[in-house]
Amino acid sequence: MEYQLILSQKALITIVLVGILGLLFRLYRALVANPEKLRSALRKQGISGPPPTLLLGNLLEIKKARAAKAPPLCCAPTQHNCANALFPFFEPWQKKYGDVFMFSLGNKLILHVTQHDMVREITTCTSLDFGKPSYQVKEMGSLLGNGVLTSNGTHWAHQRKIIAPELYQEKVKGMIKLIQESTMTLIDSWNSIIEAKGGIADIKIDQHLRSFSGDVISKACFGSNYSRGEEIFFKLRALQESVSKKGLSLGIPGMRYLPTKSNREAWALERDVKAIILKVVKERNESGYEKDLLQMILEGAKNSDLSPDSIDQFIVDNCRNIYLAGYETTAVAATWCLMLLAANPEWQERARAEVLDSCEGQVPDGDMIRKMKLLSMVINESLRLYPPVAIISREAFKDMKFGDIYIPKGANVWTFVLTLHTDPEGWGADSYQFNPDRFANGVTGACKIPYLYMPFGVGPRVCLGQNLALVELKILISVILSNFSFALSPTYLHSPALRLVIEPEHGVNLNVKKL
Ligand code: HEM
Repeated sequence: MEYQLILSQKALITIVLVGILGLLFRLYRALVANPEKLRSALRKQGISGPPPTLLLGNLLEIKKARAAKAPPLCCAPTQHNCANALFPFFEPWQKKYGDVFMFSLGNKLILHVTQHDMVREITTCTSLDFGKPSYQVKEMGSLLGNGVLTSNGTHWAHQRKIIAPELYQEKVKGMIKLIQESTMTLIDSWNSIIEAKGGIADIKIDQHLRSFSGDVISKACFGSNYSRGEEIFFKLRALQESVSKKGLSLGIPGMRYLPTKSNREAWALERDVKAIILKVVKERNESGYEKDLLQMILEGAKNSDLSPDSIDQFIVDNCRNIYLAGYETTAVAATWCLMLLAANPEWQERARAEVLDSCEGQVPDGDMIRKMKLLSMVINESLRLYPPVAIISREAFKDMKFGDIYIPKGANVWTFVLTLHTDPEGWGADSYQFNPDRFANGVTGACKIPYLYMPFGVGPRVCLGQNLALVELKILISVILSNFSFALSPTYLHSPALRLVIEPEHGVNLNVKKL
């Protein structure tokens, strides 16, 4: 009896030990072994990079470099060299290892590519086996679901086919009225602030611009139910903040499933968002047709071969995706553009003169914005120096070849937009300076290698909301120019920071005066 007990104790201990060893082995494979296999495949082709620090990858090195190099004021706002301040580690690595090098981030192996021909091949690659990195899909997907922004393969291709036509130029024309309304809401609120302050006010513009783009997306998506849309917008903003706070992922498998405080908060927000969207859909089914994005998504989904359950999920996920893709990017693009116009009074004057001439005191419509060439040049230049989306990233889901480099299955590829947008080889010696004149003859006139300009990405995953975003920016900036003059506030501290988008770390304060 005693003997049997000893045996079963031994068996128990053996089982526990085998279990622990198995877990450790899985952890080792997830954290170390797989990236090491990819590394050696790339190393054999002559591609090198900084050695990874065990488990944390280059994270510690990156943190050290950031702490050492990024002062709050990283460069003059008009001589933009923030690529180096945002990513102080890339410059020395690029100098040492060339235009194609590898590094690791936690358990992820990243191939960093700024070599021009290879960038072109990578960004225009149409293979469904080359998509959004799985780590991003997992991290973002757990919060945003499986919509067009966060999915891959045939599922993504199918969703894109349904949604893309709803954001074509013709459809965006139908949204101009609601963009004008949202613009006037912002103008009215600035007028009240200025009046209360006696003619000139120091306004922190970030939140106002977020409300503007959130308002546009809410109305574009949810039509007359847009107040529900605004509820969703606030919850998604909170959700996004909770993702941003996590910063660079340590790559520890399973972290996002742990019931930590931030994960629990995120799950609750996610449940709320889903419930609100489905409620609007239900009301819509009862009350009838509306001509908004939600309706188009609804019809697209109904006319597809999705099952009824998948239709609900499709609608919820894509509403959340469009919200996230559309509001923060546009708001931050408008923020940087106004900051640059405030820092360059001569350009502010030139753009204003054009607006006054083209619009003659009216809120611009589609025809008027098409005519405003200087305004387009200013927006293009602003998106060049401050592209909201900093990195185009992909993962090879099978072994692939770009240029003469074999990319092993599982490797992530990063193209760093800021480096391309400020490369003197394409843009000339003044590539870090704000000079909208370079766009006088379009992108091909501005850059010797035009495909380096990609604020909206390029290729099969190019931004679906590009037309809408540009119309929003043009209407908003032109109406602000025709109503106010503005300068950088003495409290403005220039410090671009990389969160989900490149945004001003301390916000943008402008001294705004009614014209
Ligand atoms: C200035 C504003 C914007 C900028 C700079 C921007 C930038 C981008 C970029 C760079 C991508 C491609 C990412 C990649 O290749 O991995 C993208 C994708 C996307 N954008 Fe935008 N975007 C903006 C506004 C919008 C708006 C207003 C909407 C929708 C209303 C939108 C919807 C999307 C969607 C759905 C995708 C995913 C496309 C796909 O994966 O097939 N974006 N955006």
